[in-house]
Amino acid sequence: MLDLTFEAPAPKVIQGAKEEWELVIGLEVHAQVSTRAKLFSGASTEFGAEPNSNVAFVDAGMPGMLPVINEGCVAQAVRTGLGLKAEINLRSAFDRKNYFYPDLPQGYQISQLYHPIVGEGEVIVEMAPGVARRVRIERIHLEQDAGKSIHDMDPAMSFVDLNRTGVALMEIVSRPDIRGPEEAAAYVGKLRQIMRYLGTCDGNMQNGNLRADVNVSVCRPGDYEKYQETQDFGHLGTRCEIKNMNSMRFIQQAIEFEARRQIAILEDGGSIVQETRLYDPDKGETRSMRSKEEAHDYRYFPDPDLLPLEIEQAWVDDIKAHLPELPDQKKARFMADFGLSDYDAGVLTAELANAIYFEAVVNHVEAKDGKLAANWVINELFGRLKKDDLGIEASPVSPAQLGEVVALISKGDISGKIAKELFEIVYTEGGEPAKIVEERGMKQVTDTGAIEAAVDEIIAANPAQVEKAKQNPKLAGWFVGQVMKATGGKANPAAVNQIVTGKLGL
Ligand SMILES: Nc1ncnc2c1ncn2[C@@H]1O[C@H](COP(=O)(O)OP(=O)(O)OP(=O)(O)O)[C@@H](O)[C@H]1O
Ligand SMILES: [Mg+2]
Ligand SMILES: [Mg+2]
Repeated sequence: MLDLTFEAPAPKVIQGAKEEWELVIGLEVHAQVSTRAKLFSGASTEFGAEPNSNVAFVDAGMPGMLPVINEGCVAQAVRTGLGLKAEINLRSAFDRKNYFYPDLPQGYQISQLYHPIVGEGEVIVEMAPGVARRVRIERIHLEQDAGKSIHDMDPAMSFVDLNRTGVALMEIVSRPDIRGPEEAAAYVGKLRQIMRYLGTCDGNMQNGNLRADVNVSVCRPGDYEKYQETQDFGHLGTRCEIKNMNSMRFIQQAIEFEARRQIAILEDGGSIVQETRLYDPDKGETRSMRSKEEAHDYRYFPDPDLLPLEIEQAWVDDIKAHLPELPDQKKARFMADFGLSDYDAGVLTAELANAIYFEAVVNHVEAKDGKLAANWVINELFGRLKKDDLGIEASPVSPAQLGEVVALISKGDISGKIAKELFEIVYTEGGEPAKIVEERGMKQVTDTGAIEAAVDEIIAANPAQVEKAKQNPKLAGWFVGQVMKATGGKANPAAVNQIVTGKLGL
C-alpha cells in the first residue's frame, strides 16, 4: 500500500473585514451508473440519442406501469461501495421523493432516503506526495435521474427530452470533511478516478455524467474541531448548497465566491439562510435558486411499487473478490516494482488506460528499466500525443514498439538523442524499431577505435581549445560535444568522455 502520512485538515482561512474564517465543505456527487439499461426499465442509456427515443412507458410515468429493478445497477452501486471501503447494506429500500417539475413525468423521483444501499466509507485524497487527507463518506444511494428541459430551441416554447429520465445515479454523500476549494476538486477527481477504475461510472463531466452539489459553510477557527469531537453540527455554520456543478474549475470558483458572500453577510451582523444556489460561471457568482424550506418538502415515503431490496452476502463477496486493482494499489505497486517516484507513478495511474499502456511497455523491457520506460511514456509519448491532440487509445506507437525503443537504449545500442529520432520515425511511419536502427545505420558507436579517430581529429583541428582545456578541465565537455556532432550523435557519450579526458591528459 502507499506509504501515506495523514494530516489534520489544513483549512482554507479567509480574512474577512473583521476576523478570520474557515471553510467547511460537504459534497453530494451524482455519478451516472455505467450500465446499458435504466434503473427500473429496459430502455437504453445511450448518450446523445434522438430526443425521447429511449423512453419506456414506466419512464414516461404512464399510469399502471411498474418499475423493475435492474440488477446490474445494484451490482455497480455495491462495487462502488466496496471500492470506497464502505459498508454494504444487505437490506435497503426505495422511497419516493415528490416534487413537480416538467422533466419529471412521474411527479416523483425514486431514491433511497431512509435505507441506502451503501453506508459509511472513505476516500483518501493525496494533497502532496505522500501527504493525504481522509474524507469520510456518509452513504451512497441509488436514485433515478430526471429528464431534461430544453429552452433554447424556440423563444416561445419549452421542450422536454425524457431520454435521461430513469437513468441510474449513485448519490455519494460526503461528510463535511473538506476544508478548501483545492481539496474539494481533488476529492471529486479521486472519486472519479476510483469509479473509472471500477468501471462503475464513466466520469465524463462534460456530458453531465458526474455532477456535484457543493455544500459550503464558514465557521470561526476552533469551531470545526469542536464539531469533530462531538459530531454536533451546531458548531458549524449554516450551509448553502450549490447545485449541479460539472467542472472542477467552477467547483473551486463557486466555493471561493460563496464563502466570501457568507462572510460578508455574517460580518455585517446578518445570518445565513439555508438555501439552494446556482453558480453562474460567466458572472463568477452564485445566486439563490430556492430556499431550502420549500425544497425540503419532498414528502418522502416508501415506494409502494417496490419491495425492499435484499441482496446476499455471498453475492457481495463475489463482487469483492473480483474487484480490479484500484488507483492507490496500482500506484504503490509501480513505485515498489519499478522504482518510480511518487510523481511519475501518480501520472501513470491517473487514468487507467495510461497505466495499462505503461505496464504493456514494461512487459517488453526488464524491471530495472521501468524508470526509463516511465520517462519515455510520460515525456516523449504523452508529449507527442498531446501535440496531435490524441488519446492514448489512438497512439500510433504501440506498447511493444515503445518497449523495443526503451530496450535498445538500455542495451546501449542507441543513444538518447538517436532514440528520439527513432521514436519520431516509429510514430510517423511505423515499423520495427530494431530493424529501423539496423537499416538506417542508427546504431551507437561503441567501437573505441572509431571514437578515438574522431577525438584525434577534433584535437588536431583545435589547438587553442586544447590549451584552454588544460587550464580549465570543464572544457572537456566542448570536445565531447564536437565528437558527438561529428558522429551524428551515434557515439556512446560515456565512451567519448573517457577518451577525451584521457587524450587531453585531464
Ligand atoms: N455545516 C455544513 N457545512 C458544509 N457542508 C455541510 C454542512 N452540514 C452538512 N453538510 C454537507 O451537506 C450534505 C448534505 O447532503 P444530504 O444528501 O444528506 O442532504 P440534503 O442536501 O439536505 O438533501 P438533497 O439530497 O435533497 O440535496 C452532505 O455532503 C454534508 O456533508
Ligand atoms: Mg443529497
Ligand atoms: Mg443536497
